[in-house]
Amino acid sequence: MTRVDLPKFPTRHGYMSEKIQQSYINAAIENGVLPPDAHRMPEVVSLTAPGDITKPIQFWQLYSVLGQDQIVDIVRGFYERVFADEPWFTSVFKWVGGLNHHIATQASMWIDAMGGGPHYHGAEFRLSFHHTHNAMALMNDKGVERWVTLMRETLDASSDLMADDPRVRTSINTFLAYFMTKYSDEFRFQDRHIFGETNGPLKCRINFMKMTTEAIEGLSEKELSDALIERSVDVSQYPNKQAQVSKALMM
Ligand code: HEM
Repeated sequence: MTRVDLPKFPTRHGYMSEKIQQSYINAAIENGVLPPDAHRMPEVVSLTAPGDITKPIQFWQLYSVLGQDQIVDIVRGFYERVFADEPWFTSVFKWVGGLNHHIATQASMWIDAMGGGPHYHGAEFRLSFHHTHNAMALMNDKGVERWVTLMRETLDASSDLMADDPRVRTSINTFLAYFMTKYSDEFRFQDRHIFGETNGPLKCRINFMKMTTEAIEGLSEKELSDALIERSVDVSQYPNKQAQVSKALMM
């Protein structure tokens, strides 16, 4: 198993991290991306990303891997693209403030949501207020398409800021997709979170001790043999499903 030493940066909940963690987990349980007991799984609720790189990074764990400077640099790359874009798009941002203003506010929100501590006071209320009052001219299919394109280009060009850990990009995609789905409902635009692959389903460790005989029998042959192998059982000694079920019942 390949491991990395984490956290690289000290983590803390922020003004918005706990609430969006809860609502993301609820939605992910419903979609089957996280198991039903995800709210109690340390590897999910922790602000530190799993050291085992076969486990996904939840977006509130990104700060533990990236720290402040790399997050700010990714956000800077995005706003440099925004400010170099066409006037119909750029002007809406310019009206609110300059490049550095936008880098600072957006980065403070990312850091807060990603486990870096309280940086984005006002949390989701503030976010919604700004989009409703100042960004409205762009909260439609045309504006969103441009926003998403510039963000995807930024992320594609930022791999050197992602700690050589392929889970980071997938987790950022998941973070952005979460907000996009929320906004598409709120502002009624087409949900186009085409940032790339998002976190896949988290495989949970099967615990035979907590399972009924029927539940163990209900596992697929692959699930059963994988779970036995994980517990160092030599499955060649138990060549059919019934033998493996009997072994599992003894564990
Ligand atoms: C759907 C496409 C989006 C568009 C067109 C858009 C547009 C804008 C604009 C024009 C502003 C400046 C308004 C202001 O600061 O008052 C803004 C601010 C902001 N946006 Fe978005 N945005 C989009 C998606 C997102 C997403 C997905 C996130 C979160 C990941 C986000 C986070 C923010 C933040 C944190 C601010 C700063 C608000 C503040 O000053 O507190 N936006 N957005």
